Amino acid sequence: MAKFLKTSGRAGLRGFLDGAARGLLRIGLTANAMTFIGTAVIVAASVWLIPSGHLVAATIVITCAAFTDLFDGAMARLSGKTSRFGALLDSTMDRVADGAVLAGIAFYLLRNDMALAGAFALWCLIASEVVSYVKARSESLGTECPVGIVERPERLIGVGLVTIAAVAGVPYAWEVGLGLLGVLSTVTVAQRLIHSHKAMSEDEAEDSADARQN
Ligand SMILES: CCCCCCCC/C=C\CCCCCCCC(=O)OC[C@H](COP(=O)(O)OP(=O)(O)OC[C@H]1O[C@@H](n2ccc(N)nc2=O)[C@H](O)[C@@H]1O)OC(=O)CCCCCCC/C=C\CCCCCCCC
Ligand SMILES: O=P([O-])([O-])O[C@@H]1[C@@H](O)[C@H](O)[C@@H](O)[C@H](O)[C@@H]1O
Ligand SMILES: [Mg+2]
Ligand SMILES: [Mg+2]
Repeated sequence: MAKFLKTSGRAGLRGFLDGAARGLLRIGLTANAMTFIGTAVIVAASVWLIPSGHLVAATIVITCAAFTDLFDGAMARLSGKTSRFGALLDSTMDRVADGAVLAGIAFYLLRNDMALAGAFALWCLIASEVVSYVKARSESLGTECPVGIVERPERLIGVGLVTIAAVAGVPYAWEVGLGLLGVLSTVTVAQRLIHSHKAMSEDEAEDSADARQN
C-alpha cells in the first residue's frame, strides 16, 4: 500500500509536501530539526497521552507528527542538504517513534488489565523493529530488500485504525487488531528474510562461478 500511495498520489502529495517544506524552511527549520521535532512529539504523546487514556488526542497528535517524516526528506531535498547522516537519523528516529507508540499502548493495556492485548502490543513492537532491522542489515550487506506486506506506513495506519475501533467500542478490537498486526509484521520479517536469502544465494553462486572461471 505504501508503494501504491507513493505512486498514485505522487503529484498531489509531492506538491503539498514541497509547499509545506518550503514554508518550514522559510521559518528557519532544518531537515534534521524536523526529524527530531516529529519524533519528540510522538514520544511525548506516547509517554503522556496514551498511558493516561487520552487515546483520541494521542491519535490526532501522533498522526500529525507522523507526517513530519515526509516533510523532513522534502526539506532536505529542497534545501540541497540531503545527506547520508540525515537518512541515518531519519531511520533511527523512526525506530524510536514506533517503539514509543507501541510501548505506550502496551503500558496502557497492561495497566488496564488487558493482558492478552498488552502482550500483542509487545509482539507488534518487537516485530516492527525486527522488520526494519532485517531490511537495514540486508542493505548493509549489499542486498536491497524492498519487500513486505506491512511496511511502516501500513503499520502506523493499522495501529491508528485499531485504536479508533477500540475507542468506538468494537468488541475485542485491541486483541484482534494487534494480533493481526503482529501476525502481518512477523510475515513481513519472513518475506524479507526469504527475499534476501534468495538474492544473497544468487549473488554468491555467481561469485563462485566467476571465481571458478578465473
Ligand atoms: C488515525 C488513523 C486513521 C488512519 C487514517 C490515516 C489516514 C492517512 C492518510 C493518508 C496516509 C498517507 C500516507 C502516505 C504514505 C507515503 C508513502 C511512504 O512510503 O512514505 C514513506 C515515508 C517517509 O519515509 P522516509 O522518512 O524514509 O522518507 P523521506 O522522504 O523523509 O526521506 C528520504 C531521504 O531524504 C533524506 N533526508 C531525510 C531526512 C533528513 N533529516 N535528512 C535527509 O537528508 C535522506 O536521504 C532520506 O533517505 O513514511 C513514513 O514512514 C511516514 C508515514 C506517514 C503516514 C502517517 C500515517 C499516520 C496514520 C496514523 C497514525 C496513527 C498512530 C496512532 C497512534 C495511536 C495512539 C493511541
Ligand atoms: O522497514 P520499514 O520499517 O517497513 O520501513 C523503513 C522505514 O521505516 C525507514 O525509516 C526507512 O528509512 C526505510 O527505508 C524503510 O522504508
Ligand atoms: Mg522522513
Ligand atoms: Mg522515516
